[in-house]
Amino acid sequence: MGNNLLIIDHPLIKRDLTYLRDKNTPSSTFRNILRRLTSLMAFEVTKDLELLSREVETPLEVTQGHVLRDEIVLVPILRAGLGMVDAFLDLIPEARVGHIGLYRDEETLKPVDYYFKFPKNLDKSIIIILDPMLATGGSICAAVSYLKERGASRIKVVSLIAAPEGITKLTTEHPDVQIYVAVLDRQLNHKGFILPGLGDAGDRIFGTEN
Ligand SMILES: O=P(O)(O)OC[C@H]1O[C@H](OP(=O)(O)OP(=O)(O)O)[C@H](O)[C@@H]1O
Ligand SMILES: O=c1cc[nH]c(=O)[nH]1
Ligand SMILES: [Mg+2]
Repeated sequence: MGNNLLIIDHPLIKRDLTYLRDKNTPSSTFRNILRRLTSLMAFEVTKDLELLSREVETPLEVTQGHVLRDEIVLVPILRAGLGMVDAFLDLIPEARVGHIGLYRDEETLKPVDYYFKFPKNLDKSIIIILDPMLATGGSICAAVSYLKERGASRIKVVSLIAAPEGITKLTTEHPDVQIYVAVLDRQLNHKGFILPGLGDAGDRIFGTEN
């Protein structure tokens, strides 16, 4: 696997992933844990953000402080990526949020797009794509291509669970993208679901499973 893939290894992340995998975890708990786990990942994902110096006046004297140099645009892939947005906004409240609506066709497993809404100046921003599942990689690759067509060049992808097939596709098609995952799972099943995985992330978050 390329060196633009970082598997974030942390005991609290491993503990939280176990709750998310558990089929008996209800949606209310699933959402809270997804948010907490995303916060743990966000700390690592934002580690290389550049700073600008800014003077700040404490009650005692003037000293050097910092502001973030670059604008940040969070891009959740609907629906499941929505479950990761608030954790990033807690840490980067000044970030703007673009949305990409995609779902996988159940037969072909190809992504079908239905919604796009973005802030301006993608070319000057650091883009952080959020989607808990990187399975075949079709959805995230489509999102990256779409963003690049609109000028984005500095792109990070944050997923909880990735399949080897999806990582291979993403690193081959977009070797410049930095990828952060909590775990690399074993394989996809014949329906394109990650094994062992956690099931359909959107359904688990929003309670829409049959
Ligand atoms: O890597 P891929 O093979 O493209 O699969 C991953 C995609 O599948 C899920 O979305 P889904 O299609 O279930 O849509 P939903 O979030 O609306 O349920 C998931 O949230 C990813 O977007
Ligand atoms: O296992 C999977 C694969 C794709 N999308 C999901 O939500 N889960
Ligand atoms: Mg789904």
